[in-house]
Amino acid sequence: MRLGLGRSRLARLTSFSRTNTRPCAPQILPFPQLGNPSVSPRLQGVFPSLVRGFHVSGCSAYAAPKGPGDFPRPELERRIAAIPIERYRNFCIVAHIDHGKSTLSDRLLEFTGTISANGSNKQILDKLDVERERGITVKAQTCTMIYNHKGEDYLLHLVDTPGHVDFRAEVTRSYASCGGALLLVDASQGIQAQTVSNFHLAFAQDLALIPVVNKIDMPSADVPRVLEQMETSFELNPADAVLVSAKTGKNVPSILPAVIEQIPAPQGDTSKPLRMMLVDSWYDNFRGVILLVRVFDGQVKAGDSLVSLGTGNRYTVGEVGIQYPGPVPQSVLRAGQVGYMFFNPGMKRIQDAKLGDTFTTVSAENLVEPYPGFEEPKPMVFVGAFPVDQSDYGRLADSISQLTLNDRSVTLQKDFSEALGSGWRLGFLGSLHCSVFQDRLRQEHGGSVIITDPTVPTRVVWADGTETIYQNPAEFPTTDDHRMRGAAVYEPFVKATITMPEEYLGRVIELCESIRGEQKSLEFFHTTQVILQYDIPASQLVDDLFGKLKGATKGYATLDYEDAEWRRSDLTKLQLLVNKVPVDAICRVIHTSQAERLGRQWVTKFKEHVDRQMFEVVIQAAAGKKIVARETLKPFRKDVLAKLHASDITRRRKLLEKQKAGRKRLRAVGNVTIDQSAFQSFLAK
Ligand SMILES: Nc1nc2c(ncn2[C@@H]2O[C@H](COP(=O)(O)OP(=O)(O)OP(=O)(O)O)[C@@H](O)[C@H]2O)c(=O)[nH]1
Repeated sequence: MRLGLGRSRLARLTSFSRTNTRPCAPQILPFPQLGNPSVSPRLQGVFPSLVRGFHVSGCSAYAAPKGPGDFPRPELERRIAAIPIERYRNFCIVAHIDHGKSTLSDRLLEFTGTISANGSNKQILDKLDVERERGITVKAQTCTMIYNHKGEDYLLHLVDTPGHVDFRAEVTRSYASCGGALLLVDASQGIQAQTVSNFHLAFAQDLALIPVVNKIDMPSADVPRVLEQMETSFELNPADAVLVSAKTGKNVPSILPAVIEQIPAPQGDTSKPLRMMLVDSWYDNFRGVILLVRVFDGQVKAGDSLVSLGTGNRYTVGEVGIQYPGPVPQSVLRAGQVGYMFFNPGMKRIQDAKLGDTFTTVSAENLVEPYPGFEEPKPMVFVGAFPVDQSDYGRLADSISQLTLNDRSVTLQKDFSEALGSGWRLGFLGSLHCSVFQDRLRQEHGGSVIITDPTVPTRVVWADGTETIYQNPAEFPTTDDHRMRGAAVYEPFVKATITMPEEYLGRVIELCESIRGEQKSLEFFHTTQVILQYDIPASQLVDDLFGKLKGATKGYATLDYEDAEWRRSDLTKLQLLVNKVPVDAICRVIHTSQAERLGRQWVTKFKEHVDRQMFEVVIQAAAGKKIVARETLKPFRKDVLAKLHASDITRRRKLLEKQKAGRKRLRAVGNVTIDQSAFQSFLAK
């Protein structure tokens, strides 16, 4: 079903629809992993986290999954080969976070016999450990299914997309390989912020949309209200909607006939030269980079010589295959299909796999037009990461590079702090992306890593018209710096879309105004639901705006955002000083109006975590030359060693050894020695 939208609505919608390819997140290793013989090859393919190590042996190690309706590999290939492109359907699910995309995907895989329905395969497409723990999708997943409709086989390709705003790039890329989407809305919650923005992304890409109302089994489900919302907000006809419960499976089978009838088949010509787009990629320790590709024209098989039109690099295809739902090798991928491939020898660096890049055969290099490609995701949030004990630097370096290997959207730079020693400055696409990465780092390193508060970049346009973008607040010049004369300072803003029940409107407006938000629009969705648009400083967004919104609305608010613009702003660098010496790890570029409040918070909190010294310690917060807050730590009165008798050698030695171990963890700031745990506790939320 195509949308027939009026001119004014179209104008309003397209104003939303700027393609924002932000994040791609920690990625999965979707290959079956060998090494745990007690786990069946099927489960190894589906749950990589069940087993240690990576896929090591030949492709024959992973057979086609065994389940109801499963076929041995030659049979699967034969059935796929017999399906013409007119009977392909590539689709995804567009929804707000938690509205049930992954659950519905599982049901569809069960229904088509791609996986068994015995309850052991829950959340097949959420494969990343962190996704299971947090119950959210971070990385888009794909799966091919075969569905027999009215006696004919159809090749369906389902992409499960993340709902969270940080992972918008995943969503956009998924849409590029699809002809249509299921617009899924939770019957008890109705349309939420990400339903709106994901709808606009899908609409901008001209996807055919099938309205699906999920969770109709819930006592709080209000189906008529959701249908009315879909009609008023998106002009989707309630008569086209499919009402389902992904949890119980009720009515899920009606979705696939709708997919076949309403979503167009992909266009493509197998006889033309190969034209193939890179949609996603991830790193496998043994294969090198694995590519997820959408073949537009031609076909590709193992042994073909390919060229990347983006980088000019040439490769020989090692294997092609489909995700079913684990990787199943195929002898060929044809126009219209989405599948994986890797090269032999493998592509070594994930940076060489440019998402949106066009590949063709070497012989057709000059015949094929490249696709425009996707926008490079740009980091929005930065943190510093330092080992508590500098002797751990090597170990931490290894695991950071391992994590970034599979997540091209994390930017990485070496950093040095006088207070914290050597470490890194990491850039992320949003706060969730940042916290997912932090969790993974902490899981591996426990308490031995210090992570500084998230910050956003700042831009300075100097008097001579040149500009500098500062990602590290420690490098930002203070207001009394002579270079700042005649300079203009800018901070990034985001366009935030917030939905909430009307009763919380007052509180949400109050919150947005208090963080320098500027209201752009206010719209009533339905008699009780409100959608608000605010331009908000990005620094406030990373300062847990979502948490604050949830607090103000008893958890009912939803938030989505996209980059807006740089705005000129009255910013200052707030620094913590210990006995007049700046602690470079504790420094932020903030709006001048916040300096005093934050300064007071800092000095009070830092005082709690610093041990007393033999002399007085003065803790101050300074904005430029101005001291905005101060606390004093009184000196020790007693010398603990003085109590010991001179002959008490063992006790003395013990004390000295303890002191020596402690010293390893101490950093000197001026004449004051501060235990690393003080920074850690201070920086902990
Ligand atoms: N009662 C009920 N619960 C459901 C239904 N569908 C999904 N859920 C539950 O809703 C929660 C979220 O489901 P998911 O499938 O993880 O949602 P999602 O949209 O994939 O979430 P993200 O991946 O984070 O975007 C889970 O606890 C599901 O069990 C349903 O039809 N009825």
